[in-house]
Amino acid sequence: MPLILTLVFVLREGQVLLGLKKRGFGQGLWNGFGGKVNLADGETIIQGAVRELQEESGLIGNNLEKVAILNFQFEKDMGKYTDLEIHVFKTSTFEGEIIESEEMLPKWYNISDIPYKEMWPDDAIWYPVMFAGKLFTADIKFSDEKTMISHKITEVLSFE
Ligand SMILES: COc1nc(N)nc2c1ncn2[C@H]1C[C@H](O)[C@@H](COP(=O)(O)OP(=O)(O)OP(=O)(O)O)O1
Repeated sequence: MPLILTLVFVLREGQVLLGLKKRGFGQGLWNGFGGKVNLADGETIIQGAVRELQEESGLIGNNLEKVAILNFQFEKDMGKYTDLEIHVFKTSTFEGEIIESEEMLPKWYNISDIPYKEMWPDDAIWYPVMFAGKLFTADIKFSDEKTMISHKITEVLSFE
């Protein structure tokens, strides 16, 4: 069974809110906001996405839209992170004030100026597909935490 995670992107005119991960998996990299879904407690994926966004950025996201499911495999044994299923959402409607959390330092970036060199290597592959408004699944393999060895993106019509 893969580990189920979320990733949320908050958008405003021509910009996306990213967070610099301050601890844990992906430390030192810019990313969307998200984390593990508490399935054992009965939390749904969308509930997990809303909760993690608020915990990590201070924002309450409304009308989250699912844009992708990313399936990751690491050849190296990464413990619980070896097989990941990441549910990616976007929203342009949100409430609250942005805060720096223990886990993330938030910052708005122009979509034309995303800091891909300071992000997971897969991001440069699929962010443009997301920003083009497509829905998709992706199968991505890493040999270790730094080296992506294959990727395949498949557009879908919906996630029903
Ligand atoms: C491998 O490539 C990845 N690319 C991208 N863009 N994002 C990734 C990748 N692998 C994981 N992620 C995302 C998915 C989640 O949003 C976070 C990891 O979440 P974390 O392990 O920090 O989960 P939490 O529940 O917040 O962790 P704590 O137990 O520390 O609260 O990275």
